Amino acid sequence: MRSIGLMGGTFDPIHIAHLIMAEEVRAALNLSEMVFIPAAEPPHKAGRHKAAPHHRLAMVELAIASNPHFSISLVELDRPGPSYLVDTLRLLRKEWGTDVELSFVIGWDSLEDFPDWYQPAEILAQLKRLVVVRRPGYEENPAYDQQLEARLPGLQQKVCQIPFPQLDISSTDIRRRIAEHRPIKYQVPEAVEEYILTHNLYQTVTESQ
Ligand SMILES: Nc1ncnc2c1ncn2[C@@H]1O[C@H](COP(=O)(O)OP(=O)(O)OP(=O)(O)O)[C@@H](O)[C@H]1O
Ligand SMILES: O=C(O)c1ccc[n+]([C@@H]2O[C@H](COP(=O)([O-])O)[C@@H](O)[C@H]2O)c1
Repeated sequence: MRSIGLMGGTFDPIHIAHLIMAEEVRAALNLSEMVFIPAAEPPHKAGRHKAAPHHRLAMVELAIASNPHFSISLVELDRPGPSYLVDTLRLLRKEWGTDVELSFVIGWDSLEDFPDWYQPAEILAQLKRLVVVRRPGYEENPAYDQQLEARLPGLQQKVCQIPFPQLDISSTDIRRRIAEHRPIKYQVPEAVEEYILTHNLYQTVTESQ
C-alpha cells in the first residue's frame, strides 16, 4: 500500500522549517512520498493579504526541486473557494484510490485549531495519521491534550508526534524581515530568496502581491 505524506500550507513564503519537518516526517514514518499542497484560500486566513497563488506555487517548486521524494499537488490551487482539507482529501482519494494511507502534517499551532476546522471528524476518518511537530511557543501539555480530545473525540488516537528540533521560523516573520530590509538568508532556500527579490515580493507587510 502507498503511504503518502501531505504537507498543506499557505507557503507565503515556504521556509526551511516546512522543508525540514516534511523530510523528518517522511523519514521517521518511512513514507514513500511527501506531497506539498499550497492552499488557494486557507479557511482561517480568508481576507488576509497573500502573495498571488502563482508566486507561492513557484516558490514551493523551487524549494522542493532537489528532493526526489517531494512533489506538489494543485488540488487546492485548481479549485475556487476556501481550501477545506476535507474536500481536498475526497479529491485526492478519487485520484489515488482507496489503497493509499494518508498522513497529514501540521505544526502545533494548527493542532490547537484543528477541532474548529470544517468537518474535522470526517478528516480524521480519511487519515491514517495526523502528524504533529513541535513549534516554539506551543508547549506540550497533557491537560491541554485532554481538552482537545473533549472538543474532538478520537483526535488523540490519530495524532502522531514526531521528534523535531524546534525552529522559530515563520512566514510572518520572513515577510516582516523583508519589509524591514533585514536578512532572510538561510531561512528560505537560496532560490526562493532570489525569487522573492526578483519579483519584489513582501516589500510592505500588508501588500497583496
Ligand atoms: N517553524 C515551524 N515549526 C513547526 N511547524 C511549522 C513551522 N512553520 C510552519 N509550520 C506548520 O506548517 C504548516 C503550514 O504553515 P504555513 O504555510 O501557514 O507557515 P507559517 O510559517 O505558519 O505561516 P504564517 O506565519 O504566515 O502563519 C502549518 O501546519 C504550520 O503549523
Ligand atoms: O479544512 C479546514 O477547515 C482547514 C482550516 C485551517 C487550515 N487548514 C489547512 O491546514 C494547512 C495549514 O494551514 P496554514 O494556514 O497554517 O498554512 C493548510 O493546508 C490549510 O488549508 C484547513
